[in-house]
Amino acid sequence: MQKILSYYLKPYYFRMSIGFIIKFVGSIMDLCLPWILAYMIDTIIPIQDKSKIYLWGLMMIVCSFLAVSFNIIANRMASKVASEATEHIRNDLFKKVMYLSDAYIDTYTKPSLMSRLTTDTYNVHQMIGRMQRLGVRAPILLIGGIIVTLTLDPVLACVLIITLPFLVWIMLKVSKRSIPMYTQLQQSIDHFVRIVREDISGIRVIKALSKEDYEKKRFEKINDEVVAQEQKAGMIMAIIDPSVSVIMNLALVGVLTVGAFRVDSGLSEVGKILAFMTYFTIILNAMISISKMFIILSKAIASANRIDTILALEDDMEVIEILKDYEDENIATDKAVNEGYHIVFEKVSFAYNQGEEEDLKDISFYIKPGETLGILGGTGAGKSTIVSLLLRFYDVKEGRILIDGRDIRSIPLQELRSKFGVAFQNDMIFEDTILENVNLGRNLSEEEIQEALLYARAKEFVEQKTNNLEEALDIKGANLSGGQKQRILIARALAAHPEILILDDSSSALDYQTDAMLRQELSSHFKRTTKIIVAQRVSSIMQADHIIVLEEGRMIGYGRHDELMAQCDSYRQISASQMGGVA
Ligand SMILES: Nc1ncnc2c1ncn2[C@@H]1O[C@H](COP(=O)(O)OP(=O)(O)OP(=O)(O)O)[C@@H](O)[C@H]1O
Repeated sequence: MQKILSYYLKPYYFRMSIGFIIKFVGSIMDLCLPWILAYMIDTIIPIQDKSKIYLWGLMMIVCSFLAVSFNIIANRMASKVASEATEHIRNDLFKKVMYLSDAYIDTYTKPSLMSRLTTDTYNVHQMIGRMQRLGVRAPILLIGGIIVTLTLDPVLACVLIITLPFLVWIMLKVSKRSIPMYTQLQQSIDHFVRIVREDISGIRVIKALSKEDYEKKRFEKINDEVVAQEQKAGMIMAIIDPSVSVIMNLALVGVLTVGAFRVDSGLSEVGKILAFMTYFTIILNAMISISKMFIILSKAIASANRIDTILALEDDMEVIEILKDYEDENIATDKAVNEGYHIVFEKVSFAYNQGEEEDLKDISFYIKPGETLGILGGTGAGKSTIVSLLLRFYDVKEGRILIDGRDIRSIPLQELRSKFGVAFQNDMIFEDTILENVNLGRNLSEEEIQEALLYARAKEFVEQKTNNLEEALDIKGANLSGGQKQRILIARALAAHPEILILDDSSSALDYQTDAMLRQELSSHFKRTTKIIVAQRVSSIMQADHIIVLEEGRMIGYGRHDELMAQCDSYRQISASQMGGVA
């Protein structure tokens, strides 16, 4: 919490200091008003000097005006600082999340990262704003009020001061219990976000399977959990306000009783008692503001700690100076460089969950520039995992992956990923035009985009749209068919003529004829691009230069189509089941 605040508020210290001074002067003006009133009642009115009455009346108007305007100016400055500082926090957090490895994303989960970016940054924003507004004003009014009451009548002031330790004790006790509760509440909100996200994204399948009631119950359960956590924290927090009021009102009774005796015995005056009552209200309000700040502070501390956890994550995808033990052996590097291999997997093993059985085991293959690798295998065989490792979404557990003879862990991530054009199955279509969905911020020319749409066999249906390339797509491509979506995604992957093209099960939504035409386009127009095609259909990869057959994370076949037909039983069976006589 402290780290976040000191780091992100540092650039605003000067503006905050000016705001503090303005707020300070405004609050002092507020404190002057009852004092002037008491002075007028006890000193000016009894001597009936009209000019002095007008003068001090004017002083009261000037003080009120200054108090209001200084407060407005300081509040505006505080809001600006709060939103700008939060903007920086949000930007840094977003950047961090964008560059997080998939291993971290698996650990912290997407819903939790989303609520850290939204609810948690909102809580911190609230706190920065309130701290500058009430956090300055309330203590000034509290301390200033006590000082003025001490000068007015020290005995009465002591009656007030006696109550303060009780108030501070209550606030500290309550916030000590509430901070962990707000942390728990945020965790429940993460869970809530996950359920809502699943339900909204999966609304069609929920309807199709008539699972509305089941999902309603699931939603109600997590909603109840959030409400229960909120109420638990709220119950504790609810102690503060009434306790402050009760203690302060008891003090007021004490002040009035003692005051009455003192006026009666000539030790004090009526005007002072009246001023005391006003100061009392000011002090009471200041205490209530401080107690409210404790609520916001409790939430914000929990949130700031959650944000800090992400910001402080060590980069587990750092670029390393490869790799002592391999340098000694140097075998694959020589082979990769001397024989001009583009992509090399060398004895690669990987497990998503450490300690558990490997999801990929001992995978090796060598591909030259412009060649095509087909990856075939049943569901869960590890096809997409090979792609994730090549893109360095995760780091290998054993072995290594080379591109142009360089271990990918030694290539800066941006440089590495700029080599790829990738289309995943069910990849994201953004709520934007077709043009921007293909371009994706890469400043491609319209010709390049048209060409990519042509190769991906998407040009025809795009031209039928009223606005052509400027046609707006709904989020996740809700206004496109499955095949149309897939073609836009393939066009996106092809558009920049990448060095390496990955089509991860992305032709499965295409009909056989379109799939065949796409392969034709790839072999005619992407001769220099190295292609990796993950597929369930043998027909999609049978022309490939190399084919890997995967089963439960292991390579059970490697070769060309005819070699695999001769040597690999599984491949032959898959081929026969899909293509019958053709196989
Ligand atoms: N993020 C993850 N965390 C833990 N395990 C995972 C994760 N992603 C995949 N797995 C597991 O790794 C194995 C291989 O998954 P992978 O996605 O590579 O299979 P696939 O061959 O691409 O399957 P499909 O054709 O069904 O997409 C599976 O057993 C899967 O359960």
